[in-house]
Amino acid sequence: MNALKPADLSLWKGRKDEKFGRPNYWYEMVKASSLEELKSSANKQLAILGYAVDEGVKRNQGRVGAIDGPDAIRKMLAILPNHFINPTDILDFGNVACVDEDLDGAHGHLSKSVSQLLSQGAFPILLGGGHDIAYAHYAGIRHFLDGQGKNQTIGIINLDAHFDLRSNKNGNTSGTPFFQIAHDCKAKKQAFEYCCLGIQCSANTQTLFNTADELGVTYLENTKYTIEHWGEVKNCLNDFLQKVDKVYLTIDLDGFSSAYAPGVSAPSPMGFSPDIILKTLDLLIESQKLISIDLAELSPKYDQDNATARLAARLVHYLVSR
Ligand SMILES: N=CN[C@@H](CCC(=O)O)C(=O)O
Ligand SMILES: [Mn+2]
Ligand SMILES: [Mn+2]
Repeated sequence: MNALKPADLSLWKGRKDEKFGRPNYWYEMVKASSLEELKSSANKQLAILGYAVDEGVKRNQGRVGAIDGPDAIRKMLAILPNHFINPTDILDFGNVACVDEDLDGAHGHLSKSVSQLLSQGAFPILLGGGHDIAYAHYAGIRHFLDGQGKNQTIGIINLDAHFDLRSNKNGNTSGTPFFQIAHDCKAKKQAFEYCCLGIQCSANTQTLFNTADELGVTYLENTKYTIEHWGEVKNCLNDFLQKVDKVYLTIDLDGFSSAYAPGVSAPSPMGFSPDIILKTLDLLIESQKLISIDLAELSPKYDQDNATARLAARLVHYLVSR
């Protein structure tokens, strides 16, 4: 089996409405592409790349199922209305797979792909897959920026119930990505700028809180990451944004309340709600520092009426429609 499976355009289908000059729905705009044929374009290029891997979740003793996440999100994106006025290329690059349980190999493919997408001026939208996607995604952005020769600082903004700062001394998993990034930053003498919003006291051990403190992580707990506390959230985000040149945004769907996102490995009854996320996205878009995004941990077999997949798709729609 190849580690990079080409786009399956049969996932992109929907209603057939009367045409009025531009595409009515996303499915009408999506083109299959490959890294080899990607060229810089005058049009805005949105690059969808799936990470159909739940080996990291399995290793982290979680409930597997995230392997089917990317295609479930594509199906829900396909049926959303198009509001672009200017021509936009939505390119689907298919899915990275994990062959023979080689998680590091899958990460290598993903990193290389991200770096190539960025070097052609595309905006990557990655669909997971376990949250170990974050390690590979960050590495791809880092590689691209290092290649530009400027010493640019990447700020990681993770919307999540979990720090995912577990030690990887027993191997890399979906619980270790930001620990791994911190380690790499230290080795390369680069700043580790990590902001985690939605952290739950009931979902992280004291060891994880200690690790976060030792690494200088900026975080807000779920009790503070609410629309009622927007003033504090905004200050926290603005302070963080000031320190960084580019922002890599990663959304772990298990950070949402399970009322909104039941289809994940580790559901959160006390998670955040979409209103605070939309405010956060508005602020990040305004900053003009967003370089790449991903959504992780969708596990369709635990979803209800595709609620979590629909939420993921609508977040992407919200982001790129602005
Ligand atoms: N990526 C998820 N990480 C969580 C999972 C927690 C759980 O499975 O309950 C973590 O390791 O803390
Ligand atoms: Mn999580
Ligand atoms: Mn996570």
